[in-house]
Amino acid sequence: MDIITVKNLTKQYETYHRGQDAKSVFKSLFHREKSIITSVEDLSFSVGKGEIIGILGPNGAGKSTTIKMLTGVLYPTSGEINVLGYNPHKQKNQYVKQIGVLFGQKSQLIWDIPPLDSFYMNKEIYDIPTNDFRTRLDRFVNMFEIGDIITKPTRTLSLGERMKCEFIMAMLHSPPVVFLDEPTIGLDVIAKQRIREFIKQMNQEGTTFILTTHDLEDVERLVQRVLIIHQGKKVYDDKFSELRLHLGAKKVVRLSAATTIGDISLPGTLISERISDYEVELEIDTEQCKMGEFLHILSEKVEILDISIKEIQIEKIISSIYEMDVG
Ligand SMILES: Nc1ncnc2c1ncn2[C@@H]1O[C@H](COP(=O)(O)OP(=O)(O)OP(=O)(O)O)[C@@H](O)[C@H]1O
Repeated sequence: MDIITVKNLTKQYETYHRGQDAKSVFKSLFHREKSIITSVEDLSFSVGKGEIIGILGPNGAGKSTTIKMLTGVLYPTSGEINVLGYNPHKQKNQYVKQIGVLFGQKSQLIWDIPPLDSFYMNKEIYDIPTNDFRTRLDRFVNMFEIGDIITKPTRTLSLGERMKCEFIMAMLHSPPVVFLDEPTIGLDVIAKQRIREFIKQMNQEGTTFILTTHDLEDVERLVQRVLIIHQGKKVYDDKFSELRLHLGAKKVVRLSAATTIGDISLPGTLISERISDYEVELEIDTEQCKMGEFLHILSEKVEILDISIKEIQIEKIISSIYEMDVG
C-alpha cells in the first residue's frame, strides 16, 4: 500500500545576479537581474508502507529540496504531494504530527538546556500521553545507552550523543513516516552503527523511512529501494539489490606481477587504474570474458605475484548512472 505519492513535483528558486566584480555588484544595488534555478524537475514516485527508501544524488541534485517539500517546509512550484492522505504544505498543522523529521545539519534540540527538557517540550507540542512518553523515552534511551547524558546541557554533548538525542526527538510521538536528511553525517563508525540499528528496529515495527545520504554504507546496510536524482530529475528508481545489475556482471581485479604489465587486450577487459608498471586495477565484464579464461590468458602474459577479485564498488555504479544521464 502506497502511503506517499509524489506527482510531477517541481521546485524553482528565484535568485538575483550580483556579479563578481565591484562594478557589477554596485550596479546590482539599482538593477537586479532575476534568474530561475530549477532544483527539482517533474519528479514522480511513490513509497509503500514499511519501506526504507534512500534518495541519492551528487551535491546540488535536489535531495534536500525534495525532503523539504515532503515535510511541508517548502512550497512546491508545481506538482502534487500526498503523504498519508495529507498535503504537507496546505495541512501543515495536522500533518506535522504524522511525521518525524531529522536534518543532520540542523538541530531540533535547544542548545542551552538538557535534551530531556527538549523531549518534555515535544511531549507538550505533540500531545503525547504521559505513559506512552515514559515508555518510549525509557526504551530509546536504553537502545542508545545514553541515560547519563540526557540531563547535561545539549551544547556540552558530542556530535554522536546529540544525534542520538535528535533521533529520540524525531521519534517520541511515534510517527508512521520519518524523513532523515543526512542522518549519519560526521559520525564515527560506532555511532553510525547504533543509529542504523535503531532505524532498522523502528522499520521492523512498521515505521516508513525516507532518507538522503552520501554515505554508501547507510545505503548498503539500510536501504531497500533507491531513488537517484541528478540535476533535479529522477534517473533511477528500483530496488537497491538491482543496482549491481545495472553495470552488468562486472568485477574488479587488482593485480601485481613480477614483470611489467603491458596492455591486456582481451574483450570486456579494461585497465581502470595503473598504479605502477607492476600493479594495475582492471574492470572485467564477465559476460564477455569469463574469469577462468581471463586468468588463463593473463598467466601466460605476466608472472602473477598477487591477485584479488572484488565486486564493483557501489559508488562506481551510482556515478555511472549519473554519467549515463549526463550523456
Ligand atoms: N534557497 C535557495 N535559493 C536558491 N537556490 C537554492 C536554494 N536552496 C537550494 N538551491 C539550489 O538548488 C539546487 C539543489 O539544492 P539541494 O540543497 O536540494 O541539493 P542536495 O541534493 O541536497 O545537495 P547536497 O548533497 O549538496 O546537500 C542547488 O543548485 C542549490 O544551489
